[in-house]
Amino acid sequence: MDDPDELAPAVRSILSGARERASAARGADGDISVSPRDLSAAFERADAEDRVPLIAEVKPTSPTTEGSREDDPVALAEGMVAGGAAALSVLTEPGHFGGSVDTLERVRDAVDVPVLRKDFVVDEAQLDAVESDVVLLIARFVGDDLPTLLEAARDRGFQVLVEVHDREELERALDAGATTIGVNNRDLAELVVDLGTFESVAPHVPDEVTLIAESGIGSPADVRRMRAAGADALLVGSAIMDGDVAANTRELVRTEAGGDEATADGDDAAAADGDDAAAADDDATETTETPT
Ligand SMILES: O=C(O)c1ccccc1NCC(=O)[C@H](O)[C@H](O)COP(=O)(O)O
Repeated sequence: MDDPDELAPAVRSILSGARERASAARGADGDISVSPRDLSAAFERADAEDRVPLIAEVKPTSPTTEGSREDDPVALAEGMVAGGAAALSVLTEPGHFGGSVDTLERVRDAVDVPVLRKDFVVDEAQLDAVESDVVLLIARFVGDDLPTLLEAARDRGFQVLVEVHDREELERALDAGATTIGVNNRDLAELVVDLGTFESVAPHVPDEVTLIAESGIGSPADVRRMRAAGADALLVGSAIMDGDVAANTRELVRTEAGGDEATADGDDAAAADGDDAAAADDDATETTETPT
């Protein structure tokens, strides 16, 4: 891993919590074995149905969010699927994102789309905490252990999303044999998002890799921008969690759909409507927006 001083304090705290959970998990019962729902097939199905392939994230809170969303995560997840999400991401990090393995289990039981476990896995023992269809490995955090952890996850049946932030991490992900790669637009030092990050890394990703744009995607215009830069799919949390999750998801997945309601102008009008709906919803729930 790079110099930890280059990480935001919240990220250092997330990592130290992950290491504590890893050490508590070591020595527990045997390896988990997963029969995963196929993520690529879910993306292909979405494409075939004129839905932008989108992973909607159940993200109750985060270091860049004020307040937290207290609604039942299962109801939120079902709303995202109703809105057209091809897959879901569920935080299981408890200390900074309000996640839990119990939430992931409940969500996965309730929906039939693939579910990504969003956590900060730094040790093989963490892989056995809960079944999911996909696990996340963040290249920056696992360093030289990436090939070993990738293999350990695949041995258990997981599909693996390897997350990178720059070209050096991309090369390491490719060398390790990653076939699904996410480029995260949120930098880990300041936690600010810049969609230009994806645009700078994407041209160097081989065509055969499934490429996902992560973080900071909040509007149909952002969706179009990431798709134009080569995203096969998108991962969206905050913008969907802020307000009516089904409507927010629908607005983003319909960005490329044909017909009157989904022209570029139509989408932007819908976005404005969605903002109004979200604002109304915010009055009723304790949800606040992310600054980034
Ligand atoms: O979201 C955060 O505040 C955050 C802070 C520190 C480390 C990671 C963080 N987010 C993890 C993610 O990857 C996002 O939850 C995910 O990509 C969705 O991002 P967004 O659509 O911007 O909520």
